Amino acid sequence: MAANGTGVSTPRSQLARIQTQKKGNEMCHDDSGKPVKAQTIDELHSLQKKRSAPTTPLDGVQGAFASLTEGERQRQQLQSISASLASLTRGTGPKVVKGDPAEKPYAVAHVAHHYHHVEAPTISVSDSSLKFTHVLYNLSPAELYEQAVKYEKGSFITSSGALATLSGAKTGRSPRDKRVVIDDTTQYELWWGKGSPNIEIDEHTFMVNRERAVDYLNSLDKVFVNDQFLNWDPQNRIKVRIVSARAYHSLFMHNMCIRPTLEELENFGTPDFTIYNAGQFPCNRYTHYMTSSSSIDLNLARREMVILGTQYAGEMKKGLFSVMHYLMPKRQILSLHSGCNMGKDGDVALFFGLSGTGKTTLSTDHNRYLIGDDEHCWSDNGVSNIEGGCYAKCIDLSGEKEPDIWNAIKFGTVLENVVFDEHTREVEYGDKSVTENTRAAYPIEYIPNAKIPCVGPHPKNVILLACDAFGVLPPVSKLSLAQTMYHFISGYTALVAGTEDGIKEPTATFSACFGAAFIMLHPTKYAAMLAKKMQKHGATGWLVNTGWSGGSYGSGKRIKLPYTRKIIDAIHSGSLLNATYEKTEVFGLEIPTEIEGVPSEILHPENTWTDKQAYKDTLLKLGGLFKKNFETFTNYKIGKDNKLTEEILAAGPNF
Ligand SMILES: Nc1ncnc2c1ncn2[C@@H]1O[C@H](COP(=O)(O)OP(=O)(O)OP(=O)(O)O)[C@@H](O)[C@H]1O
Ligand SMILES: O=C([O-])CC(=O)C(=O)O
Ligand SMILES: [Ca+2]
Ligand SMILES: [Mn+2]
Repeated sequence: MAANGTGVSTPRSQLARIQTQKKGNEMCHDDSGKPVKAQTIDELHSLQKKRSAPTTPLDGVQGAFASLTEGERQRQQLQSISASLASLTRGTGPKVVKGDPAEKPYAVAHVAHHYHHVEAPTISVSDSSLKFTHVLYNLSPAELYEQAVKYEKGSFITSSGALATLSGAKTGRSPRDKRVVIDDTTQYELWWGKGSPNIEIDEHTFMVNRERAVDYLNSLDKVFVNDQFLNWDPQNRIKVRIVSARAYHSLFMHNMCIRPTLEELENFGTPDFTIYNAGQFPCNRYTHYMTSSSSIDLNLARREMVILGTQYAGEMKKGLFSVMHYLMPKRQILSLHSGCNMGKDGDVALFFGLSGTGKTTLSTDHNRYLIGDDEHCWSDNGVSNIEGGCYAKCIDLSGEKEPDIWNAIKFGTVLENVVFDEHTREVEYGDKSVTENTRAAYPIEYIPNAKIPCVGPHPKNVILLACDAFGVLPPVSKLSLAQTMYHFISGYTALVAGTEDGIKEPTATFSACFGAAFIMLHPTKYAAMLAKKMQKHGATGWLVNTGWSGGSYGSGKRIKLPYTRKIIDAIHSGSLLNATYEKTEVFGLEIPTEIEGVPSEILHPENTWTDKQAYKDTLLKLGGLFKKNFETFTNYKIGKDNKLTEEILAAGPNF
């Protein structure tokens, strides 16, 4: 038996007497540390939180806000938020106040009286003008975690530290509910009609929905406001404000947009674009144009977007992307639905492709610098990421296959619609119970080799990704410029289930510019810009099938990710340029006969099909679908050059 504390053995029936060391005549203490400097529990709690460092006073020469006192700056900031939240039809509304309503009572100095149109009326004041709307302004991830866990059902911390959330009834975007205001300008500027993603609404209806969203947000005790940036190109940076009702939405945008420094926030001023996200609240079916309870409305003249009836956070990111697809081409800058990375020698590659084709997966490459995974601009200075974060699909995610994405799922990351063990909080990435479109949104710096700032030189390779559910496109082919343009305009893939609401299994899809859901102008405008830039900078186009091999969806298998990576490696290194090529029938694609690390027999899809006749039939079927899809574009001239237009038309399938 081990000796007890006193070192004296005692009979079993008798407990040892506790000996306390005598220190003079002192009383017995719990411990020997210094007592806390607090008289009450509340005082103790007040010691725990240190006030954030006061924002550095600027030294007089740095812009309009330089000479403002801290109090005045706070007042102006609140006034700006108050103006964003104001009803445009009533003179009054709730008072906007900064801070969490659950915390200490607000300081009067922080109240901004609601923005008034008319002189403050003394009669007909509604109850809503008597209440306060608390603004939680650019909260930190830790604060947003607490808000989510305390107040939002379905918010949990996973074992790796990410915040698991539910996006509600919608687990993908709703392209059929995305509407754009048609006015005297947009009527001529934008692409309308068949094939266009822009479903029209009039200005009045927009205002009805805007008022509905603003009233809903003001009816809450608190709203979240994010002031952030888009576009890493400093000359073409856009200031965005996102007003939302959920900590989940605020953290999502914190991760996905570019995060301002404290100093940039001080000088933020008025946003260039504002989103009102009232996603929990439906639109009114009695409102003109409404065809469901969801509506995502874009007003370019007002520089505003209103979200009603969907909490899927991707609507915000892709809504802003649409805005960029309008603003950037006006400045001769091409906006692209693409991933982008850069090699050690500065060789940049773009990865175009529709949802689920591999932009995020393949641009996140341990051997290369990540510039961005989804939205870019190509200007005369090179490429720049529009966003400050990545949005990865995480169905079947594994640490072995995709270590960088796996490791990015940690504290600060939003994990949407995943299933986890109720006790260990370990995520089961294979579980599709909520949706197949499970997602992780993390700041780009969570990828170890992210290139910050996220800009790079002109692209050397332009990789078009298609997830071919028919299994007849080769794993890789080298494209002529005309073929690149043909496939860019076609934007073919087999949409993988879930990202767009309502689609449950892969089907052949054509989406112009690999992102028709987000473009605002006619596809040929973007195509012409791409052709010009590729020509000018000598970029090579490639078509990579990340989809099926050995048969169509159902009988064949998806091409193994390690093989696709080897193919991509050979493109980056330049070795594939020097390979021997053969030309395929129907599509006329140049395919290499050999690639290091890839079995040669899979390079020609015909070899992988046991039923050769089925292969031929399927190939012709897909060729027919391409032809039919392209009919809409045959009447358009691409760029200034008639020659290029004719070449592009000839670059499609031929049979
Ligand atoms: N051969 C392959 N190449 C690329 N991705 C593959 C391949 N096989 C399976 N996958 C899987 O396909 C998915 C590709 O999704 P990814 O997130 O990269 O799409 P995305 O193009 O970024 O789409 P979105 O625009 O919706 O974000 C991943 O889940 C990846 O693991
Ligand atoms: O927008 C989304 O929800 C996800 C995405 O990146 C896409 O669909 O292209
Ligand atoms: Ca992606
Ligand atoms: Mn995307």
